[in-house]
Amino acid sequence: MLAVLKKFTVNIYERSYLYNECKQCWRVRSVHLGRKNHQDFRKRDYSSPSGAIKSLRSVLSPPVSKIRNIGIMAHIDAGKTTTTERMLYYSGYTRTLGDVDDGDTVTDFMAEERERGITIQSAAVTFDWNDHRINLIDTPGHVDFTVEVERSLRVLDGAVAVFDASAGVEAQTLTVWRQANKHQIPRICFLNKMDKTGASLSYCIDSIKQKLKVTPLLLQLPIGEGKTFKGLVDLVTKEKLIWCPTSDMDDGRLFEKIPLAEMDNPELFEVVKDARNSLIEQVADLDDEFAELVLEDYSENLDSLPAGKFQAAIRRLTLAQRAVPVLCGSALKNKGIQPLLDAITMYLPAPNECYHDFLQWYGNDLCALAFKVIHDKQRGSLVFLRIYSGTMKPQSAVHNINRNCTERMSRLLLPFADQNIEIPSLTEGNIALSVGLKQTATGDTIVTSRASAMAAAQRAGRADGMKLGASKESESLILAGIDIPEPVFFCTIEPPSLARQPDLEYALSCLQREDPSLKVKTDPDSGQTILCGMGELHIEIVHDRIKREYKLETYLGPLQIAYRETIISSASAADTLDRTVGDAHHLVSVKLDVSPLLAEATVTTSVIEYAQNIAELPKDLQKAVDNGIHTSYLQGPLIGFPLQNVVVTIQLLTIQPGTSMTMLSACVSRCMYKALKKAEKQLLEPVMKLEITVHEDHLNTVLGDLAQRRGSIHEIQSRQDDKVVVASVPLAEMMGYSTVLRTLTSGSATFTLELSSYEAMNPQHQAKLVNKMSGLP
Ligand SMILES: Nc1nc2c(ncn2[C@@H]2O[C@H](COP(=O)(O)OP(=O)(O)OP(=O)(O)O)[C@@H](O)[C@H]2O)c(=O)[nH]1
Repeated sequence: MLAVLKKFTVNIYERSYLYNECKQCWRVRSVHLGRKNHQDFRKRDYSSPSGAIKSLRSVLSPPVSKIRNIGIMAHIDAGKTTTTERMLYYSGYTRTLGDVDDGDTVTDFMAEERERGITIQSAAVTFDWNDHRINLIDTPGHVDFTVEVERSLRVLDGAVAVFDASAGVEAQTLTVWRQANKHQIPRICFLNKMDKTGASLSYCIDSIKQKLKVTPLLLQLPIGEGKTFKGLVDLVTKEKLIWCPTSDMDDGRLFEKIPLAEMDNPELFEVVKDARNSLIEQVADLDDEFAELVLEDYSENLDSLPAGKFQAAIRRLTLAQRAVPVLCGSALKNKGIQPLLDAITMYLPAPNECYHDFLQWYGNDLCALAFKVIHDKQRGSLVFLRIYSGTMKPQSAVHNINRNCTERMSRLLLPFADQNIEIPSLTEGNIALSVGLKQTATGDTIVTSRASAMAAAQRAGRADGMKLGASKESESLILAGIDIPEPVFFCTIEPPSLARQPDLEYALSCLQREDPSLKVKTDPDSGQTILCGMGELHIEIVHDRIKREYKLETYLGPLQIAYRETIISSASAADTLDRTVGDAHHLVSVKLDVSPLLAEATVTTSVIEYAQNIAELPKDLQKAVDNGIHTSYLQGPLIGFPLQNVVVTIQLLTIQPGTSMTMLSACVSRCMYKALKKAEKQLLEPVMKLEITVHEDHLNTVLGDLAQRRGSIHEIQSRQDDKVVVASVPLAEMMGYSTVLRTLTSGSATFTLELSSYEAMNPQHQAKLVNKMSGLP
């Protein structure tokens, strides 16, 4: 039997290899596979036998309805890597079954790549399953990297949450689950490690209900739990799936799929019947169309309910996020992965089933989002792109809206299994890996050309004209990128010697393209390089990566908070610069006023006005004045933090011919500093929006702690047994908060922190900080 199967499988791949050369391959291949289904094979082989790896020439652009862009979310050690390895193997594109414990997984292959120059892991892997293209997108789990998590959630259409069946819902899964809720991503759950002693289906289902607050739809029952786990019963199709190791193969490719018969196992038959009936009831309660169908046609005989109709109803509920299908298996013991892949194609959405508001502005033009940039020492920047509309081709120019530049893409690759495959074009819904884009950074929007960006902006403008009436806002509508929060922490970074400064600058520029939340600037006084990041951990990781990937030992200064300064009263100043440098005589006189900008919004760029008599300033002079003011804006008069909401009015400006523009800028800057010194000054501190989800037993402890941190509680919402505390707290009080919260709540609470606004510090805190920064007691 096995020999027949092997022969048959080789035939399929030989045939598909040939058919894939022609355009109709998908149709022909599915017809061919369809024939396979009609034959009475009791054992099914879902992949190529060892040695007969699928031809990579069979890689094509599938229709958009056949694409699934999914992520795998899991708590550490739940089995994400092992599950991914099995998926790649059964899909027939990897030859060997990698094992995390033996260190030979595709991820380890990436580690080899790292040696050759790739510095971080791939952001996506692609493979085919049942005529579907699956793009598996990496979902980093750590909340400290909001932008990292956002960038992957942004391009996912669906997700699989992997659980350790002996542990149920764990902390990290809970956190990412909440983020996926925010992005409204349909999900399925996979209870892994069913072979483990202590694995419990009922415990997992209860924990999903209680902790994730969703309705689980249990689609399978395990046959055996723990050491006796050997297969599954599919409650939708009433089939028994038994994985049967043979003497020459124990890789889980072969399994029996047979209709469950009462006479074979009356006890199991009864259990399955009950579980299936409750599943039908559950689905009917949530889906009216299904309820009608069951009541009208199958109420007398639920057994005859067609699997297709049942699956369609489960799909509707999954897409509407009214329920979550639950499957089980053991990735390590090679059981349950093929049905999981079937479920991904069956229940999770295709790209064209997900709504993206910005797509209406593009029509059939190219619109793609760069969601990850990795730096490869040999090939330069590799940019992962999610194509939302249109077609992408290698050797073509594309326009980057965020950077307002046109770049040339030299090669277009598909990150297929563990290889990158060169492809002639890719269409909407796909994930592409591009080579040659030198300026594109994570979060940038790529379109066909500048003209197509303008056309999209106009379309957006026309539609908004009714709503917003502002072209600026309509322009921002077409930037489909990721919102980058303002960095709130900073510290100095120094290379081991001055000679290595260019290496540090190179490393930082590469890292910035990968991670848009990292900002780098130079201190105007000391000339030191300053790193600005999202959190303590963020800066630590950047430091570590510079050492590991760029072989550069750097020194970090103490971590500081990014304060801002403003003024609350107006002031005037006048200044004259009279200097002779070489043969040139420079003479400038300036008089200006500074005053608080009375605007509701925060304005961090310089606002400059000119008195009527100097309104018609030549362009080069105006530019020099702007530069001078901008320089002062970056360094406030109190403790040198940038200014916000300050307006400058130039009252008088006299320049002797021959005076250089640099001298003009310097004089304006000095004069503005004088005026700012005279005005009444105010320090502003970053105040964060804090959201803590905590069990009600720990609520009072958490609230008590927040009170000591100058926190203001805005709202406490109830979510079953949990409470969600919405508060605002100055960032200065939040250093090391994750450790404190873990201790206060025995690790059961989670929190998110984002910048809410910059607010005035009270006089005591301001005085204390100014003294501290000036080195006074
Ligand atoms: N018993 C059992 N162990 C498993 C199973 N799947 C994975 N493991 C083991 O669990 C450990 C973690 O597996 P990984 O696949 O690395 O899990 P992960 O979620 O990718 O882990 P991180 O990358 O560290 O987050 C390894 O020792 C695996 O061998 C399973 O189905 N059953």
